Amino acid sequence: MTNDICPDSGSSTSTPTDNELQEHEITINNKYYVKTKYHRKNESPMQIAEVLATRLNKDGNLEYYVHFKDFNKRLDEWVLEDRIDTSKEVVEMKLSESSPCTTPRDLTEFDNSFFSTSSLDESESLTQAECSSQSLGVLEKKPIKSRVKNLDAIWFGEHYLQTWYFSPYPQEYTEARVIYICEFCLNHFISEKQFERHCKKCTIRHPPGNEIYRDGEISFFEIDGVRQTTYCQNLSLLSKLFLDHKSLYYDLIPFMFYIMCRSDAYGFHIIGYFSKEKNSVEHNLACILTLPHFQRQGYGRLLIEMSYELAKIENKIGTPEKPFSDLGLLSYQKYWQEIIIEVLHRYHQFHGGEITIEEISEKTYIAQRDVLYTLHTLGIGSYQGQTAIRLTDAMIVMSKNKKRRIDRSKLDWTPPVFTYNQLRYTK
Ligand SMILES: CC(=O)SCCNC(=O)CCNC(=O)[C@H](O)C(C)(C)COP(=O)(O)OP(=O)(O)OC[C@H]1O[C@@H](n2cnc3c(N)ncnc32)[C@H](O)[C@@H]1OP(=O)(O)O
Repeated sequence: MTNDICPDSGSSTSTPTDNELQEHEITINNKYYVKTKYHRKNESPMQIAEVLATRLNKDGNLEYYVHFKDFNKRLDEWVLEDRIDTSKEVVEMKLSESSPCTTPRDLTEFDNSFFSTSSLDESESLTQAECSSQSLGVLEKKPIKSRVKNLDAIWFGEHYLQTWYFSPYPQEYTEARVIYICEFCLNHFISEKQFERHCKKCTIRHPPGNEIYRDGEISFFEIDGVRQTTYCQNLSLLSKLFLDHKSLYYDLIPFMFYIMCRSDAYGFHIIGYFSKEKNSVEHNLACILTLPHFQRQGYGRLLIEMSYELAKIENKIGTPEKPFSDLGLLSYQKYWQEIIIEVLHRYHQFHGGEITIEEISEKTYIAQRDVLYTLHTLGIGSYQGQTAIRLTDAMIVMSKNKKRRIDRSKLDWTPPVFTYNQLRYTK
């Protein structure tokens, strides 16, 4: 296995006793100034954070799991006491008094007020008893606190990936802190030995379901949440490690999954996927994920583009399901901007004159609300008494500068037809 960054897994951690805790003045649910690695340039590294849990690390030192105020939850971390300032009382400013810079970290570039990006409340997560993967498809939401990441990292094939969020893997797996996942069948294993034994036996080399697209090394497979239950359950557990919202992950029946893979001589390696509600009138995508080791390489854009290509074949103008995550919003914003600039530029070249929001929506299959939002982010304004947008050369270059594109001629897909109760599937 290759392992470029494989920090201490913390696998031999334990829960501190009350006596051990009493010696320290830091208490769970209280807020302190804690040193973060993620502060902005002109900001103090000491940021307000809430202590959510404690543990003893393998050296017997007490560690605290902290969530930094206004930071995305994926930046939560285990810290030693020396990063926590207990001498200073935490004073939280009311919103009106606070600095204008109140957006969560990692979402600093854009005004996010148009969409709600708030995560579902922690209470929407599941109890450990409910977490067996067998029961994922039929669970009802029940409240528990699951604000603390239950796995530190996963070995995914040959990649060591640090996790971002809680995912309801069964307790015996999360006790290990680091688990092993087969990148082809997505089954999970507690020990390296079990995993290696599995790899020798596992003959699966691509996701189950039909391959609906192939362009060079990139393929898409279509999978039905009803038919390929185990794979979809495993996919949901895996993706929850990097997705902090949406309860739909526990109910697979109403969804189709579109898995994007990169192929080599060994097989089809999953890059990411999006899910799509079978009978949604409004939504062309439910959830989207690029696995961390493939992020920022244009694959998220490719997934989004594929969701619109499917919508075009269905002849349905649609929108992705909200709320967005911060990264989801950034990715959609970039995609919409590129596509809309492209349309405006072409329209201006060939027709000149005016184009309505409705027309942009019809040409792009992007919902009118999303078109309007994007035009605002691009700086729609009043020019010589008319509502207009000024397309700069930089904007046009940006819209043409795509790393990857879907080649529609290579898409072999007809919209699936479902029976009324969506449990039976005919095509
Ligand atoms: C509807 C929903 O499901 S919302 C939930 C979205 N999913 C998640 O949040 C799960 C975790 N995140 C992810 O899986 C990924 O970050 C995704 C799917 C959102 C994006 O996937 P990626 O493969 O990284 O996207 P891609 O490389 O195509 O980037 C597209 C653009 O989004 C923006 N972007 C994406 N990630 C970032 C980032 N970390 N920081 C800043 N901008 C970013 C950039 O503008 C980028 O274009 P650029 O690289 O040319 O500047």
